[in-house]
Amino acid sequence: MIEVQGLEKRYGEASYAVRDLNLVFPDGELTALLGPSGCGKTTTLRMINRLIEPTAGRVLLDGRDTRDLNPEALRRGIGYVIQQIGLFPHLNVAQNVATVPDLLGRDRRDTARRVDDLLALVGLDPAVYRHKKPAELSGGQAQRVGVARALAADPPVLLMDEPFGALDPLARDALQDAFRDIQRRLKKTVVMVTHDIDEALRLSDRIALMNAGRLEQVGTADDLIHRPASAFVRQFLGEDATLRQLAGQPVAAFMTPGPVPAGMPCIDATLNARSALSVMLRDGTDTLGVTRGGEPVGTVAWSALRTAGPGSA
Ligand SMILES: Nc1ncnc2c1ncn2[C@@H]1O[C@H](COP(=O)(O)OP(=O)(O)OP(=O)(O)O)[C@@H](O)[C@H]1O
Repeated sequence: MIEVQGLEKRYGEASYAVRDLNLVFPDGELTALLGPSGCGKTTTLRMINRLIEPTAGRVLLDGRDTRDLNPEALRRGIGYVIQQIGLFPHLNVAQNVATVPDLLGRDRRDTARRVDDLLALVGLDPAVYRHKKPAELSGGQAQRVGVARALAADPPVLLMDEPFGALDPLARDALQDAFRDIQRRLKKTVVMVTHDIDEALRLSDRIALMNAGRLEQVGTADDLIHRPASAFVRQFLGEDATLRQLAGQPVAAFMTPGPVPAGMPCIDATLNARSALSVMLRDGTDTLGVTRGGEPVGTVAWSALRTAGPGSA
């Protein structure tokens, strides 16, 4: 179990990235740290593995204050997955996955077997991918290797920072599904930073919603949606009904047929409209091109998706 007590990170005199945060991350559960950009999610995550040192408060790992542990040893015992996973370019996939077990002096043959098991677990055929170099992988495949690497030393705790954020919607859906299955089997204690409500709803057991460095509410998705503790929570999750509705309809239903301006990010017409919303949020754009079979067929606007709210579609 991870417990943070009175956790604070202050930059300068009065600039708080995280303020008086009290939270428990139960064993075997996936807790999403959710909230708008800049609310302190990443800072919180990085204080757990001491990549950032708190200015006040403490982090307990199974009851032990992490300040009493050697930071490198602490980090070796905690899996860490970030958005753009940094694989070692000169090592092949198997060597990348085996990095931490090798560092820990684990038996080579056991590790080789484990690497193959993990590659299969994340959906990469070991016979095909074991010897590939990172440059030969797609973004989604590299991210899968990153997840396998984080699991390689079998850490009880996994910290993930927007682990699927850089992927296109199809690859993201696939890897989220794979990860959900993995988590069901392995039951790690996972803390996952995301600003994507959809991702939090899909993957987490509990959601901790942050705002301006503070915790607004922690609970199940159902708690936050139906029993919001504040106006902020209600507002942040208020789009939920809309989002669910969007998930059931293809992008094509909201499309304006016509040309697609050069350079505009595109989405396939057969994907669901919620994916379009996610891409807009990720890319900070309010209009996407729509393609069918790779051919541009129209555009979809944020405003069109917004009108899909309850009672208006
Ligand atoms: N090294 C730093 N010096 C000063 N301020 C910082 C520093 N690192 C982060 N901050 C500030 O702390 C706040 C929280 O940052 P943090 O990265 O934790 O947010 P976040 O919720 O993860 O945001 P995002 O979703 O955009 O990644 C932000 O306002 C940020 O500008």
